[in-house]
Amino acid sequence: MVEAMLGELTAEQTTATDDGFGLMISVISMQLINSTPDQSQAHIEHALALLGRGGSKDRCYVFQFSPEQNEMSNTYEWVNDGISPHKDELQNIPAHVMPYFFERMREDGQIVVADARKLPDSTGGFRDELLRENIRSMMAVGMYMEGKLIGFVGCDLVNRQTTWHERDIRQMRLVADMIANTLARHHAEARLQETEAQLLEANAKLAQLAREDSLTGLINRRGLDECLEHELRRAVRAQHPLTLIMVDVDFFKKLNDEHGHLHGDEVLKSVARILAAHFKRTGEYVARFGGDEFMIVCPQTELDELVRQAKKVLAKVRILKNKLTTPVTVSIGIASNTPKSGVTTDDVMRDVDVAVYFAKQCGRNRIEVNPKVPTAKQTC
Ligand SMILES: Nc1nc2c(ncn2[C@@H]2O[C@H](COP(=O)(O)OP(=O)(O)OP(=O)(O)O)[C@@H](O)[C@H]2O)c(=O)[nH]1
Repeated sequence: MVEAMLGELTAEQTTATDDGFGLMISVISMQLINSTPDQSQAHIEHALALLGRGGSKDRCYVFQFSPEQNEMSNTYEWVNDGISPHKDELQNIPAHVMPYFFERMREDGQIVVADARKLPDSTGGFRDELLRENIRSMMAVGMYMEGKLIGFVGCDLVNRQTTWHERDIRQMRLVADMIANTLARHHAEARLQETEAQLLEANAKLAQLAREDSLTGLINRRGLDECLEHELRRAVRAQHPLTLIMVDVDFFKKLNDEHGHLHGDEVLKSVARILAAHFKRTGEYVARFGGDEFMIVCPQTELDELVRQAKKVLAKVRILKNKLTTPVTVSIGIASNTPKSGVTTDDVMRDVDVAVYFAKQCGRNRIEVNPKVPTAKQTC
């Protein structure tokens, strides 16, 4: 509606009368205030087009400075019919090419040129650039974000000149402020999104660290509890078997006492690596249960296959390369069941604990699978 009214005004009326200019500002501000980052290109270019057509200009543009203010790039441009665009070639222009322009913009926040041919020699590269582009008259006013100069909005007249009035500069400043606010808002939104993404990443990392054993890199007891709970519920629902394997290093206290805690740590890391290499099917979890005990959760894998893998682990641990004269050994308990509704994680843990207990009782360095009678004396 407002834009339709604006369309009925002549170019002259748009900027030469307060009503015309007011209409134009309403259209520009409505679009810019509501623009999302992906609409900003189109909306800023539209604002430049209204500004340019309204004032019968040849070219209107936005330049943005680099954060250090030592370069500028043409980021948005509108050109009138028959006028060549320059945006693509005006990228990353270093300050030292046009020291006069950068200095005036920083000091005064605006540059107004009525006739480029009359600029003094001291304007150097700036004057040369205007003449190269056949720009006779130009005007630019600074854009600010939190008090800092971030660029400028400007316009050119090609091969013709004008006398700029205070009113022209005021109008240009108003548009520059609106574009600067839009850019500032999008900048703030982008920063917020970046911070949110960093926060999410940090939280994910923290959650991972909270579930990770720092010595071995395996899932820790907390992580094990979570995944066991999850797998138990799934096994009950689907009525498929759930197997737990517990691996306990034999005489680990003695190993620590005789060879030192650090060497003990190295042995734990080696055992962890062996377990991770043998139980890596989808859905299998290897965890450090605590101290010298490890637990593996295996939903659905065939028991025979798991026993085969456990035997390989026994053999691999025995030939661990370490400085001990006596080999390291582990005892392994396996408990495999299709859990009924009401079975708890404590129940399944108890079963595997019994299995490893029997493995220890029967001489260590061995595997016990589903020992039948936990309370009765086990025959090895
Ligand atoms: N090096 C090292 N030792 C640990 C760590 N956590 C627990 N331990 C030690 O592991 C040892 C476990 O000893 P026990 O539970 O008596 O078991 P064991 O000596 O292996 O005896 P069996 O299990 O009966 O063969 C204890 O001496 C703990 O101090 C660790 O992170 N690093």
